[in-house]
Amino acid sequence: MNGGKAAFLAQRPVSRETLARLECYAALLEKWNGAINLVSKSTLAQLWTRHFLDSAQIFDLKPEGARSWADLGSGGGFPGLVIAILAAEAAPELRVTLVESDIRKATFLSTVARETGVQVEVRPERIEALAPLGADAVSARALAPLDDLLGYAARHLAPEGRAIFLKGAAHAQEIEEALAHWRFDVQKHPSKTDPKAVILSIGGLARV
Ligand SMILES: C[S@@+](CC[C@H](N)C(=O)[O-])C[C@H]1O[C@@H](n2cnc3c(N)ncnc32)[C@H](O)[C@@H]1O
Repeated sequence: MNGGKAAFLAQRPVSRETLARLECYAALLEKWNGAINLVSKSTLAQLWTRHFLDSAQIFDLKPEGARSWADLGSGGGFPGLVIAILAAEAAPELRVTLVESDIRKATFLSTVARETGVQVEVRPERIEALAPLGADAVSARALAPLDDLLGYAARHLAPEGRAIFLKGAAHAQEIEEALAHWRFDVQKHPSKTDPKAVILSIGGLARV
């Protein structure tokens, strides 16, 4: 299955070595997906655009100087495992932690990391129970409403860190609701994969 690889490469060129790692990841995901439903079957045909490109655009917003990154509720590895694969060459100083409480998915994440030769720490635990990670960047996709995500971010971000979240068409309302409990600065970036979606980069997070 090609899964939109040509479209991905047209928008986000990568080196030969990174491409080989993404191809290895894609093959493992297709193999495991029937058993543990890592991504919905309907999106597998656009794996490279719906999932790899969606995740790569998050890596491209890496805060300047970030050395640690925590992806929360990674599932099949989006965006965190793609971030780790891109960082292996583009930001080798970055330590990536993937938090995923489902043991089978966490096993998948560790398997891809091993097979692609990429360094990641997989934490098969609940985000709210895990000791604070103090990460320079925290990311999440399709995990929870923004108000809840900010609670997770507050637990795991370093004081000057930024949270980077993919959000859909309801993002403006989610920001409104979150402002009842949180103070923060937010930058909105258009998504390359969905005209209704945005990437929110949030800093200066504090409880109201
Ligand atoms: C809807 S999936 C999204 C997965 C991935 N981020 C993506 O966009 O494809 C949410 C994932 O978060 C995990 N998850 C949900 N709540 C969690 C929690 N409190 N702690 C750790 N993992 C959690 C679930 O097991 C699931 O794999």
